[in-house]
Amino acid sequence: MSFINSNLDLISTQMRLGTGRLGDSGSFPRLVESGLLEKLENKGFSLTCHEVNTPPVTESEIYASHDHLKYLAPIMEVDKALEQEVYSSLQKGHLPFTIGGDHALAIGTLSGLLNYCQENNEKPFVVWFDAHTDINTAKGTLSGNVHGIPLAVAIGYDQDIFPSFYQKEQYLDPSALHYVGIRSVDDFEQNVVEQHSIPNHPMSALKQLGDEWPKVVVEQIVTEFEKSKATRLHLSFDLDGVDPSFAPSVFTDVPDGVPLPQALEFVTRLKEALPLKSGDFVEFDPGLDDNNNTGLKAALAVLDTILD
Ligand SMILES: NC(=[NH2+])NCCC[C@H](N)C(=O)O
Repeated sequence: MSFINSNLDLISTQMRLGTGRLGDSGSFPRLVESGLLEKLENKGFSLTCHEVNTPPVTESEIYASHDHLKYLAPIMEVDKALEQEVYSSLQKGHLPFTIGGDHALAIGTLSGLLNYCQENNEKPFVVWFDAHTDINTAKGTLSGNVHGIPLAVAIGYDQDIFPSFYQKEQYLDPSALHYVGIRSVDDFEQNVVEQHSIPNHPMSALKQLGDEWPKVVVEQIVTEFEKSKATRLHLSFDLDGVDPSFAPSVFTDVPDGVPLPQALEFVTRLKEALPLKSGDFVEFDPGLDDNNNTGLKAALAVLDTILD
């Protein structure tokens, strides 16, 4: 409890349209069934739950709203609602935390955060823990899956497609963004990351640093946070950043990831260094879990550490 606002707004969406799949991920109900809410209440959080439903969609709508981005209109509808939830939670001085669903939800959550910051003369710093950089654009993406584009939208690309997000063209400063755990980057994305010099600790760099990496990376994040004159930390935690042996239940798993204990140590150190003001937890799909519920256990451990 010591590093976090006790007024917690738990926002949930089960949307997985961003992965190109229909239907709900069932993630939030599975976490609730496993005692998530009781656990948070026992820690002393004053908890409010806000659910954003995915509109009914059929397969025939896949390219109805864009010729390459899949299910764009319903995703935007969900993101617009998430934007509002995050914004109004921040207005109340609460901690908004969004549980997905896939990473396309970050289009809405980051825009809620940026709109709030713009109005209140604040500046966000985003830590993106993930196997993927998620910085494709509508033209750059090979898959057409919207969960691969949220950061491009947040730094100002594709505004013709997302005109109603990001009031007054207030975008995320690429130097106030830090990747951790990356190991799957498309060529197009590599160019964007280089062009904007986005701070990055990919998996290869973590391995080079060895067991000390959580400490070293957090120190660097703190330096960048201060240098960029940021005022609030947002953590976007994609479960696929964790190695699939600990977290098999994700949509786009990539081998050779961050061992779960190191991921938890990183989160703990990050929160000790900088107060967490908002966040997302994404890409957990219980339907893909093994018989031992390995992924569910990892998801609960991550949430227990972030929300502590
Ligand atoms: N949030 C995620 N799991 N993103 C995976 C993205 C994979 C790939 N780069 C794409 O754009 O399709």
